[in-house]
Amino acid sequence: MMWYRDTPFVLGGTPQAHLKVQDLSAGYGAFLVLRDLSLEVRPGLTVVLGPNGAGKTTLLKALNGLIRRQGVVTLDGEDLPEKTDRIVKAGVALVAEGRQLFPQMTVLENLELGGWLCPKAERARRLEQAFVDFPKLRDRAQQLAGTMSGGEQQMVAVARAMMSAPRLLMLDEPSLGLAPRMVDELLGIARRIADSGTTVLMVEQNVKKALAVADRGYVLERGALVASGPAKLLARSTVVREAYLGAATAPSTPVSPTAARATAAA
Ligand SMILES: Nc1ncnc2c1ncn2[C@@H]1O[C@H](COP(=O)(O)OP(=O)(O)OP(=O)(O)O)[C@@H](O)[C@H]1O
Repeated sequence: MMWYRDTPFVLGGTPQAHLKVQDLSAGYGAFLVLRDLSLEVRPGLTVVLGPNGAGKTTLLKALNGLIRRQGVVTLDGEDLPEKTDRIVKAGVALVAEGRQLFPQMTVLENLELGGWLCPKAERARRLEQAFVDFPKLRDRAQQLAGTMSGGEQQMVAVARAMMSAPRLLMLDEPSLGLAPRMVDELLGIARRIADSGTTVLMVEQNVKKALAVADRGYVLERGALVASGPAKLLARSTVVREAYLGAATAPSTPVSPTAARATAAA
């Protein structure tokens, strides 16, 4: 049942967030993973694709203050703070790989933690909204988070992030390790959140499904962008079809990496 399609997300704030990243470099100690990376996350759903070790998680860590970064990052024209707590206060939420729930706490307690910054009455209102947006979680409110399935835990992690009413939500591989039906459900939720006004930046390895729900995409390889553009165009581009979608059956769009990059600004 595609329940998430019938329920509105109203937690996202307005106006819709727009993140600009210019010449971003970041890494671990002396090991630079990202070099002079520039990209834009506009209102809607932007996906960053790429193989293992490409630097996708490193990008999200750098944008969320979990590792140091160089370069210019602005959120709606204002410099994005460098420290995590200030980034959260600026309206950015991250669902990290591995979900990072508190397994010995109930679903309800995990969700409440997501709204810790807001007054009690507002927290109660957001909680009620979370149960409207994620009705499966209302039935499981008293279940220990650690006893839920992988997909359910991912849902709790997304719902918890939405409890902070973010303007920009970042998702690190939400489909990782999930069964195909759950992947569809989670990616559908990401799409729904974007449609409701929260800008979404999603990192994914599931290229085909991610491009099917995204508005725009970037392909990252060894710390550098190799292609970018509108999701529909990227999905048909030679670079994505050859490297990520296997031999093509449908006619390809002869988009060179450079041309695809140019279309990103369109
Ligand atoms: N804490 C760390 N210390 C040192 N090197 C790291 C650390 N975390 C990641 N790396 C290295 O940085 C590079 C990029 O890793 P990253 O996790 O960003 O890739 P990814 O694209 O997210 O891959 P995956 O899809 O496998 O998660 C890899 O070479 C990885 O080994």
